[in-house]
Order: sequence, then C-alpha cells, then structure tokens
Amino acid sequence: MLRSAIQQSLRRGTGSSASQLNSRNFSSSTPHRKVAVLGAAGGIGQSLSLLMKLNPLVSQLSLYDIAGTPGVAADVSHINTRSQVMGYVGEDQLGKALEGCDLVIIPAGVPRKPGMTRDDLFNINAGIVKGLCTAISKYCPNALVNMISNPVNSTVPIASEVFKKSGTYDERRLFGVTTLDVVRAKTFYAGKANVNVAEVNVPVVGGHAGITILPLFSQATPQANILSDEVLTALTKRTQDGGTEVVEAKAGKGSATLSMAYAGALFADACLKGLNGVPDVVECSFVQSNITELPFFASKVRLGKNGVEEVLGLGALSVYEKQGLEALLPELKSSIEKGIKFANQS
Ligand SMILES: NC(=O)c1ccc[n+]([C@@H]2O[C@H](COP(=O)([O-])OP(=O)(O)OC[C@H]3O[C@@H](n4cnc5c(N)ncnc54)[C@H](O)[C@@H]3O)[C@@H](O)[C@H]2O)c1
Ligand SMILES: O=C(O)C[C@H](O)C(=O)O
Repeated sequence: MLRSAIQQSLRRGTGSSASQLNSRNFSSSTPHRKVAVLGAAGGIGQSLSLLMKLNPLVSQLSLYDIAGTPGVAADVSHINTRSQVMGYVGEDQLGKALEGCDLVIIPAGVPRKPGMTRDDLFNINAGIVKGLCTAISKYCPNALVNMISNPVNSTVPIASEVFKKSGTYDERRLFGVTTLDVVRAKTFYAGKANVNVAEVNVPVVGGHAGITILPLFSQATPQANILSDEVLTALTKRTQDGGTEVVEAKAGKGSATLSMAYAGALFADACLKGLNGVPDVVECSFVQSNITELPFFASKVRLGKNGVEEVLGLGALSVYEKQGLEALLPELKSSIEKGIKFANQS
C-alpha cells in the first residue's frame, strides 16, 4: 500500500511512474528543485531520504546530520532515480547543505520514550531547531520549511521568531508537518466506516499533540456509513493518541518513523507541486493563521508557488468538534507562547 500510494502520488504530479524515472530519461522541463533533509541519518531521516530519492520532482537531494550522513547518502545515491544526492556531516557543512534549497525538511531532534509528552522534548529540540533555522535564514532564506521536530506546537513558533529576527520571515513558507495525523485519521476512519481507504479524506485541525489534534470526522468523505457517537469519540481519541500508541509499542526505541517518513514525503511532494504551479494542492498543516484567536493553527491550506496561498477555514463543525476546539485552545496557546518566549530569551 505504501508503495502504491507513493507511486500514485508521484504519478499525479508528473504523469510518470517513479520507477521509470532516472536522471537520463527525466524531462528537462521539470524545474530544478533542491531539497534538504536535516536529521537525515535518524529514524525518520533515513526513510524520508529514501522516499525523497524516489520523488521525480527532486533534482538535488541534500542529506545533513551531525553524524552518519555519508553512509546514508552513499546508500541512497545508488538508486537510479533523477536526483543527485550529497551527504553533509557536522555544522561546518550545514551551509553547503542548505545553499540553493527550495525546500528544507527538518526531522532533527530527539524522539519520545514511553511516559513522555511531546513537550518533554522541548528542552533539547528547541535549541536544535533554533540553530538549524538560524542557518536556513542565512543560507536559503527563500526555502519552504517543513518542520517535523517535536513539539511541533512550539518548534514552528520558534522558527518564526528566528526568521523574524533575521528579517527573513515569510509566513507563507513555514509549515508544521501534521500530515501523520491525517494519515492516521484516514486509516482509522476507513476501518470503522468500511470504505476504501484510498478514497478517504479527513481534515485534521488544531495542533500536533494530544487533545490539540482535532480530526473532523463530520467532514470525512466518503460518508458511506453512519457512525455512532461512541465510535466517533473512539476514533477521535485514537487519532489523538496515535503517536503514543507507537511510542508504547516501540517500548523505548523511539516514536513513529516509517509512517512519519511516509507522511513527510507526501507533504513535501505537495509543497513541491505547489512550487511548480500545480493547481488545487490542498493539505492540512500547522501554519500562521487567523482562522482562530491563535497565531498558529493547523487547518487545510492551499499550496502554491510561494508556499501557503490560502489558509482555508474550518467549515461546519459538529457539537462534539466544537467542544474539542474550545478544549484545545488553552493548551495550544501556551505551547505557542512557550516557543516564542524561548526564541526571544535565549
Ligand atoms: N511531526 C510529526 O508528526 C512527528 C512524527 C514522528 C516524530 N516526530 C519528531 O521527529 C523528531 C525525530 O524523530 P526520529 O525518530 O527520527 O529521531 P532519531 O533520534 O532517530 O533521529 C533524529 C536525528 O536528528 C539528528 N540530529 C540531532 N541534532 C541535530 C542537529 N543539530 N542537526 C541535524 N541533525 C541533528 C540525530 O543525529 C539523529 O540522526 C523527534 O523530535 C520526533 O518527536 C515528529
Ligand atoms: O508521538 C510522537 O512523539 C511522535 C509523533 O509526534 C507522532 O505523532 O507519532
């Protein structure tokens, strides 16, 4: 399913099958796109690097980490697809990794262990993200940034403050990657509604932690079967706790990596399609927003040549979803404020 979904997604963008594409037969009219993965030797980073190597919209793939990237880059570079792969290791090489990038994907940082919240990662990951975003503002200030590192509810505001301080902030170019919540909501919904998962769509709004993750099953399509309130509550809770489900199953060996790499690759592909002028590319993402009272919020976003073209509204919510929205606002507000404060005091 992973393979066919990725290939389907790639075909939509190019009209070609991923396996047919390599640097020799690739159409010269497809724009040059340099994509960097920061944290490329990690659990997410390695699989995401593989999936980005399969994406025919990428012409140059820049793999950066503080250790281990030469091996990952050598390995991935043997795959006979379009992009040229370069590995960069250590801070001295970060500038080279970033120069000329159109898109930077950031899965750098520590993952959760059982019993931890995403916010427990703040102390380590906030500094990592701040350092990487400082380098982005210097070496590729016009790149789109896909933030995967947790806690996303705080790391995105940190990035925005770093970019503001350096005078390079463009709110259209900064994205918190919440695609895994959508991927999970689709999977769980399809199972309960007994519909074809390939046809399912479920918007997920709010943020990316616990109750701030708000799937809108009232807007799910196809609405083939009526689901009871009890089932909808269980589906909502499972989507909100999806990350914890994986953390517990991995029992100390990290959090979601494979499904996250898949989700990250889908979102990056959508960003590249937007940059290339493909019309009507809409995905959920945690972005600067004025659809609620909070400065950042995840919702459907239309992607275009400059990143976010339009932040779409929430649409009609059920009573249960309205309650969920009210309940998430205080936690999300405090995570956003924590990120902003960190970026401005350190
Ligand atoms: N947004 C989401 O939906 C989502 C989903 C899953 C995981 N995550 C988050 O993604 C992050 C990475 O998870 P993982 O499982 O890949 O962890 P991991 O420990 O396997 O990999 C992290 C990588 O980051 C690298 N790294 C550390 N500091 C760095 C720096 N300054 N510059 C570049 N690279 C650096 C490490 O060397 C390592 O290779 C975690 O914060 C995790 O919580 C987010
Ligand atoms: O749960 C985590 O810590 C990782 C990630 O945010 C997830 O949703 O899987």
